[in-house]
Amino acid sequence: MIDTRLPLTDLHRHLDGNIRAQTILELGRQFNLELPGATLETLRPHVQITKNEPDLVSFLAKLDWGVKVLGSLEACRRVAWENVEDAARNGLHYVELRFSPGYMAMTHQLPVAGVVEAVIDGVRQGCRDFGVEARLIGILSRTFGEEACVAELEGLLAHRDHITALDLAGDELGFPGSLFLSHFNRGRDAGWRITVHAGEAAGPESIWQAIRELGAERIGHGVKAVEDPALMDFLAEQGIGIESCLTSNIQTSTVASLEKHPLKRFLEHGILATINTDDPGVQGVDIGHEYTVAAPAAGLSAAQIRTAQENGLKIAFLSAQEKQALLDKVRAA
Ligand SMILES: O=c1[nH]cnc2c1ncn2[C@@H]1O[C@H](CO)[C@@H](O)[C@H]1O
Ligand SMILES: [Zn+2]
Repeated sequence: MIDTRLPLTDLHRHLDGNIRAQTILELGRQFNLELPGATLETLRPHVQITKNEPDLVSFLAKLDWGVKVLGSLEACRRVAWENVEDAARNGLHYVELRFSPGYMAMTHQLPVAGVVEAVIDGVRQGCRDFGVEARLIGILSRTFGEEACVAELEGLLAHRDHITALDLAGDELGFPGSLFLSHFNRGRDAGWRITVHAGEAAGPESIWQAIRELGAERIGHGVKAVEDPALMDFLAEQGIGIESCLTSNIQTSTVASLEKHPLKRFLEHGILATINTDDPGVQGVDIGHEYTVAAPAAGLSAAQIRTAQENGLKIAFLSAQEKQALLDKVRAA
């Protein structure tokens, strides 16, 4: 179901939602931290989804141990590098890795700009070692409020040339996008592309807000767009991409079952929707599973899955030349 003549991309992949359980164990030992489990088997239920969570916020708690063990900048560099290794192992040619430096820095009070630098370093080295192409998306974790997001933004701005885009993630219901207008104005002024988690926990108005007020060119999840026909038309007409994450939406109880997932309707409507993972380590899934198991279960035909794969290249935050180069590289391989 994956077309090997096309680049395989993952445009919505949280680096800090993809920290290996084994690495959590090792870092826990290294920094003398008490973990909720001392073996992979006993730790796993605390860092991985074992059954669907009742809502987004309960799901997000599963990411916490991954960042709690980041006791040094070297640890941040390590998990960034391992993320690129995972991407290569999963057959990805191009990934946009997103991360929330404030969230990663929080437990051990690491310098936020230092975390950004460590992630840039680890990903750059990983790309050299594993031959994967990557771009970085900086996340503002809305869950911690406006002020924390200013500090997070400033850490990202300190390395602005190595960051491609800005995102807003976390508790969408508790912290609406309207709180972050000034943050996104500054992000756009820095020349960054914009993608926003919207229409996952909140309704279609959150997607409109992300587009009109935050300047989103792409939307993370966007599942609630199906409730608003005018928005569906708008997304298609304006070429606003949707980063769908099928299994994630089930695990957060955003969508009741894969058969009810709106991705198929997005594609039928001509929206540039894509297939992505979200937090693969925490979810216990990889991109192959999303293409070969989740997408068919969501009712996508083989042709629609191919279209979604093509859309991944179309809406990637790359220049036209970079997209062509990526396509040529895959074709030549
Ligand atoms: O599916 C999701 N929806 C909303 N926010 C998310 C999701 N997955 C992770 N994060 C959030 O992204 C930041 C870490 O990269 C954290 O704020 C985490 O809560
Ligand atoms: Zn996400």
